[in-house]
Amino acid sequence: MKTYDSEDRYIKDLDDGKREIALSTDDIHVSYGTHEAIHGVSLAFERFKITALIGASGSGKSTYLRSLNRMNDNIAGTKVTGKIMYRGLDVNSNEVDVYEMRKHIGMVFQQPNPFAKSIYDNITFALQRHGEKRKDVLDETVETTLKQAGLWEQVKDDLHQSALALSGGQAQRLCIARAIAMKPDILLLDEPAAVLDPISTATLEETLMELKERYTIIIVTHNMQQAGRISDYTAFFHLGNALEYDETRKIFTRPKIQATEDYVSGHFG
Ligand SMILES: Nc1ncnc2c1ncn2[C@@H]1O[C@H](COP(=O)(O)OP(=O)(O)OP(=O)(O)O)[C@@H](O)[C@H]1O
Repeated sequence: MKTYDSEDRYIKDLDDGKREIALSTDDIHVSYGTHEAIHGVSLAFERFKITALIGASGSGKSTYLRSLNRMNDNIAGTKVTGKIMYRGLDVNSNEVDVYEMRKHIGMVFQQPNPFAKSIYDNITFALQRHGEKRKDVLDETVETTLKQAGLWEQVKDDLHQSALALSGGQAQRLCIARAIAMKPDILLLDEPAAVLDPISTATLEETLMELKERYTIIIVTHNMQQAGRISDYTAFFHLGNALEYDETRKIFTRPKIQATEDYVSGHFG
């Protein structure tokens, strides 16, 4: 593999007072045991925009994404240092109630993972656990979130059927509906279209474009066309560093770093 100088980087400073920042990280390092996978990543994410994280396999995109709502806490031996600022709070501090924080910073995974429950119960499960019992509120949440996720028309007559009977694309949109039922500010998506066919992927992309009116979205994708189509900003990861971060159209037309240019043009490695 060609080597690139990790000191050679361009990170656009979005936190310059001109934009509303939903979330930012300052010098994030993540280690699995003695192996450091992320070497100090500082990025700011603009509110109501889609930011794509791109880079070769193993470059650290998922590790970084998972740190944003402390999902790495679930992996034994993982250490995360640095600040993750959300509404003036450091998400990475010990004082944060992780369960509460994840209501604001939700996540959708690569593999759709509906619970073995009805469509209705998948969406209302967490709300009910948080004490919501009013049937009208639960019904309304189911309808609104399924509409926002672009699934309502297909399932409105089957709400009490098992979610396990849904297709992969439908199940992934159900997982998005389930994530937004908690009314998060930020949605983290880890390659949500990886197991979907092209038609389901196109539908999912339309859904994300609509969702960004209400949510700040950070998405890991291997699909360059997808990053180009849906994202406003793109961060290019290489060997655990964010080497370039800029508006997507600049990353794809006039990248400032050679590694980015090689990656987006398919001449990488
Ligand atoms: N649970 C884990 N335990 C130990 N090492 C891990 C773990 N998850 C990831 N890593 C290591 O961290 C580094 C970054 O991996 P990560 O999955 O974040 O990269 P990625 O860019 O998301 O890759 P991909 O595109 O293949 O998903 C790799 O060296 C990987 O082997």
